[in-house]
Amino acid sequence: MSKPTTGPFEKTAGWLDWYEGPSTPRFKLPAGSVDAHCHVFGPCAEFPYAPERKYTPCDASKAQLFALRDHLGFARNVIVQATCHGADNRALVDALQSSQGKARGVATVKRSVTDEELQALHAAGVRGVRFNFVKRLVDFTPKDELLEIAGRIAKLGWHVVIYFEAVDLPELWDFFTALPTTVVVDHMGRPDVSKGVDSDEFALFLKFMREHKNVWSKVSCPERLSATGPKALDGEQNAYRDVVPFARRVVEEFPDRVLWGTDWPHPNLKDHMPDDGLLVDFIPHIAPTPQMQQQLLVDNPMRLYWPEEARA
Ligand SMILES: O=C(O)/C=C(\CC(=O)C(=O)O)C(=O)O
Repeated sequence: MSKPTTGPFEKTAGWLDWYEGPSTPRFKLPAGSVDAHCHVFGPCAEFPYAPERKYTPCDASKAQLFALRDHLGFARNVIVQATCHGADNRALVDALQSSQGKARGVATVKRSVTDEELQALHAAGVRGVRFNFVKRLVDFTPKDELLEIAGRIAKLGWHVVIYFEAVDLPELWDFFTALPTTVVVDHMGRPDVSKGVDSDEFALFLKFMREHKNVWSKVSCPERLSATGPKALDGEQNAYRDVVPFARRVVEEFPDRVLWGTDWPHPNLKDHMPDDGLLVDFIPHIAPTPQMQQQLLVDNPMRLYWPEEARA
């Protein structure tokens, strides 16, 4: 059944709704695992989508996110502000405040944000800001504005999450390497997997991580990156095989700087909506040992988002 969007909003034509009734993963997540990349959308009758948004999704509420967390076996979430809410972080903050300490957040802020507003976001559980360079998702923000924001949030101990596509890395390199915080890259900088894991493009991404020890990567979103599948549907245990060598390379070389997330509710997928249970079954293909799984799913996200609780 098609899921609603509420209020005066109409979903973007062709919008794919998140998968109803995901399977129970076969892979048993380590105790305390964190889904370190997911979103909430609305509900837009309560938290309207931003006028400047580039897409209008179906609603995906905090209650639905927390139900998925429990079903899949995660202990905690990191909720990332989605561009459909612009720099209005109310839906994110509401979800964080309802999570009983089980969620932390990554917000979007403008240069005009006040110190009091940053403090309030911190109190709610925000620990980072996201700078998005994917042109279909956001309008351009001048780099000096972003650097100013980065300098201010650095003082709070926050980090910067960056989202960009692989072809844009050379042009963004100087800006990224000037950031004064820990920097977390979404979805491995969106490699074009059809170019192969030994391409110059992916080599540049590995060099970026190798030469800058403050750079981390989410090894998430195979469903977005895959060109040849197979899709995480119908019990498929070997989904998105073409993405495995990329994510595995990053996990093996930088085991203490990787994070994983479902990306629920999977905004803007065009081809299919994955079964989130089968996405969890993708994890042991990219992090094959219990030690790597523990780092990817527990130790690393805890160090970044709940440092006060993290193991020494
Ligand atoms: O969910 C993601 O990470 C990816 C997105 C959406 C997005 O980033 C956003 O709306 O903020 C995408 O590629 O469309």
